[in-house]
Amino acid sequence: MIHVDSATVRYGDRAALTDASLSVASGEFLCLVGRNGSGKTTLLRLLAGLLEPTAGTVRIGGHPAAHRQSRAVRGFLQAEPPLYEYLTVAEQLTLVAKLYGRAPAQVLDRLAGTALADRRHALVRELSLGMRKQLGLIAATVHDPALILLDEPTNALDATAVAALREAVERWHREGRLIVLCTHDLAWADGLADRLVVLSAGRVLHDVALDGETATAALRRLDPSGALTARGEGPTGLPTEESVEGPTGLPTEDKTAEAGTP
Ligand SMILES: Nc1ncnc2c1ncn2[C@@H]1O[C@H](COP(=O)(O)OP(=O)(O)OP(=O)(O)O)[C@@H](O)[C@H]1O
Repeated sequence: MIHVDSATVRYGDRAALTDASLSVASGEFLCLVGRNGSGKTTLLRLLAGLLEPTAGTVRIGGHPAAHRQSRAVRGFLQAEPPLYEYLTVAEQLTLVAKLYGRAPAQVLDRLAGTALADRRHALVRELSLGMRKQLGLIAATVHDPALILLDEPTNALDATAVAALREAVERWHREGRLIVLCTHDLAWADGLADRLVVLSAGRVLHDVALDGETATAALRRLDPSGALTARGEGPTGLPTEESVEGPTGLPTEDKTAEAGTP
């Protein structure tokens, strides 16, 4: 369903993604990991059709990623969901439901059990980040897409919301939807993911089928020092790929890619 062929994205003279190739079939659950700035969101934005590659191609179900038909089969939960600040929760979901030809009442039913259950009439601008994420997720999946892209979905969610999200993701996986999850919280996807892709400085460094191994175990095997994901670092002062100098285990070519050298 996903075919990324030698995709490169440049911002000015900086390469955010370099010559990335990836094919993912319907029903697969792929975890995308890498340090801050390694290109995960850039890759997701390419898959979401929000960004055109500087070189190479990105196709979803045989169509260019920005094509209408690609949009119809895809849902994208962004790290900070774009929402209309001055609409209420109910108005926001009604609008999205109508855009996708769904019955608003059925979409509003999805608020049950979330932190938004009794906040239907609150303005989006009055919601907490965790609430916005939950609203963003409902909005992104209103049309029950066959491809679901999740950028740091657990970030800012409380334990109840994380458990509910895990249940939803398990159900989507059982239903055969293709899921691409970008996360710094890999253990959360253990037992679900069947493929792991590690990005380093904009390059696909590892792309492995998990074959029953957990994503966490595979990552420890591929990257025992934790250098590729900065595992073991505290939540503050997490180094980015740009800020890292010296013997971190990053291959030399990654550093040149980060500097914008092909
Ligand atoms: N709009 C932009 N303009 C210029 N540079 C950008 C832009 N967006 C991303 N970049 C750069 O592209 C590189 C990859 O960024 P990206 O957001 O894809 O990384 P990431 O792996 O998602 O990071 P994080 O884990 O921090 O979310 C970084 O060097 C970043 O500074």
